[in-house]
Amino acid sequence: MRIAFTKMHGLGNDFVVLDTRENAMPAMGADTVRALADRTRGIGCDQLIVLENDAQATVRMRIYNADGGEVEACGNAARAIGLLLKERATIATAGGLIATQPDAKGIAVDMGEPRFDWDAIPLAYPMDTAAMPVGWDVLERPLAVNVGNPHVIFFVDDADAVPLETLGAQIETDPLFPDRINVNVASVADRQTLHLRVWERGVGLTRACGTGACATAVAAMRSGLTEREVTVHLPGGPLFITWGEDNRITMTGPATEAFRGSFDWGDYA
Ligand SMILES: N[C@@H](CCC[C@H](N)C(=O)O)C(=O)O
Repeated sequence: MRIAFTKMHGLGNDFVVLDTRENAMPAMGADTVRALADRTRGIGCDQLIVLENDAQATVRMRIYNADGGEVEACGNAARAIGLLLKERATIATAGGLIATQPDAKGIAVDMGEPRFDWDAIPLAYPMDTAAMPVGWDVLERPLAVNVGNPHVIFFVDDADAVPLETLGAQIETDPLFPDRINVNVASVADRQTLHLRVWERGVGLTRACGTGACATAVAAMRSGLTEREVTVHLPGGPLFITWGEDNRITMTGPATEAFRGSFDWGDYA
């Protein structure tokens, strides 16, 4: 059985997109996801995205990290699917309903409302998510925000100087985070500009993370470090984030279709 796919990315955070709305596909196990995402043996991607029909939304988006785990949200993939759908669209995800719209800067996504309660992150036990009394080596007193998926955010003088390859892996799997966590390290350049690197749960270091940019922007705004409209510079490029008076986050940025292809299901199942 041959399966068609579209390879897409948002600022270098890349996806294999499988559209099952018209052509059903066999159920996919974690081994199949890992094999497809593998950059040496498979097609290679940070996330595998499966599109399904949905009664309430234009489409349902299921998101699998490269390690095979299914997760709730992916900001860059939301823009990529917004590009595929072309018109204003709604996308149902495990993290909630989001909306996309073509925009002069690419695709704008209404990412919904952030959550700050310790058990909504979730954390293993109660604490103030605006100044968490914890630390790992040079990374201390983070904030935590759930924007559909869980994020911890550290503000540092120089995000590039942090050994995120080692600390990211350690923090992601710390027992404080029962669902594991995405680890964001950010520097504030001025009241409208952040620099961000992200260690993604289930993937590792990526060129960009849309939900990471949203969570970090909201954390900076909540701390009074920036205005409520910022540019977040990631290794793959900038994203524009606003946190409106209505408590909703909007993320705007580019998305790219790289190529289309197909694979034999039997090679990966
Ligand atoms: N790349 C994504 C986030 C993907 C999911 C994340 N790794 C998680 O486990 O929650 C983005 O652009 O938001």
